Amino acid sequence: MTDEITISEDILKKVIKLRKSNTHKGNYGRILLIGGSENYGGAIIMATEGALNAGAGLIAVATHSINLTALHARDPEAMYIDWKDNKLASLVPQMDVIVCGPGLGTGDQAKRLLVMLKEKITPDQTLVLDASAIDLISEDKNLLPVKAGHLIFTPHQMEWQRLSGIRIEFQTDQANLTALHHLAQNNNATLVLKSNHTHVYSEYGTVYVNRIGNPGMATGGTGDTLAGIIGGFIAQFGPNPDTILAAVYLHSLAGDLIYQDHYLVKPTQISSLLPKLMKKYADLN
Ligand SMILES: NC(=O)C1=CN([C@@H]2O[C@H](COP(=O)(O)OP(=O)(O)OC[C@H]3O[C@@H](n4cnc5c(N)ncnc54)[C@H](OP(=O)(O)O)[C@@H]3O)[C@@H](O)[C@H]2O)[C@@H](O)CC1
Ligand SMILES: Nc1ncnc2c1ncn2[C@@H]1O[C@H](COP(=O)(O)OP(=O)(O)O)[C@@H](O)[C@H]1O
Ligand SMILES: [Mg+2]
Repeated sequence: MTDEITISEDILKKVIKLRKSNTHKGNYGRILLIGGSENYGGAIIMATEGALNAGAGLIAVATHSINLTALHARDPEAMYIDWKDNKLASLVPQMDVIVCGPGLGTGDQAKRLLVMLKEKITPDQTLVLDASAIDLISEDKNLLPVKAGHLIFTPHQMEWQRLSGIRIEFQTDQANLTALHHLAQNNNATLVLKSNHTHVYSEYGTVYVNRIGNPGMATGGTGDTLAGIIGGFIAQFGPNPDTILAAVYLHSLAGDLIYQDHYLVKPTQISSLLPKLMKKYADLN
């Protein structure tokens, strides 16, 4: 049996740094979020709120044009580009991190976006693949953007079943690691397999488990928010395993604090709490 390492609060102090005075937004990373079809605009907005509140320096969102007003009404800090705009392809190489998938859908436009990403992404970039992006790659493995320097998959158990072919009841650590290795080939890849106890698998064979979080978080959009937080953390703190673990832990910690006196946890509440929580851990440095 593979050993599991429990993610602990220490990871937050280790990863979240006090900001230095002589810095600017460019020092905290450029992130592009791609998703939000006509029906799923909320998903990309929640991912954007995750990235923004986690501290990403500059945020761009490529989505269906129907989502523009809602996006800017919620988050005027985010830049917008129509996902059908040809200029999107030239924006991709300028980014540190790309999050693709929340509310993306699986239609032809979504496929075209993955093909474009596959072509344009470079080895100095991190790509977070979530939700529909994972489903599309499950249908056609050729869509996987293999040139990315670091690939982070953030499926829930059914999305992982679709991608790996491993049925939920057979998703053991060993089987998941083997599948990740097979999938990633020569890429640096991490699997964040979401559940009530999310597991994080590094391709080097280490397995981490997040034992906090609560059923109040079983609300549509909680995973979209996590994808944004992971992206926002990578943008600021770099693409290393600790960064991902800290993002997973902080997301659940915020959920637990809200759950103390709320029956359910709205994903947007998690995002709202992040800057205050991050300040607390940065001050411990
Ligand atoms: N506001 C918005 O715009 C939102 C938009 N969203 C967007 O919707 C798109 C579709 O994504 P999706 O996750 O909703 O659907 P899908 O991939 O079919 O998964 C559901 C199926 O899997 C099963 N299941 C088994 N285990 C599971 C587990 N641990 N966690 C979860 N499910 C589990 C589950 O079983 P059941 O519920 O039937 O028991 C069911 O059969 C995607 O683009 C996403 O970003 C959402 O983010 C929500 C907010
Ligand atoms: N019972 C639970 N206990 C702890 N965390 C949960 C629970 N249910 C859901 N979550 C968390 O909520 C998120 C759900 O992700 P996902 O299914 O992708 O949601 P969505 O696509 O609706 O945003 C994951 O981070 C998962 O760990
Ligand atoms: Mg999801």
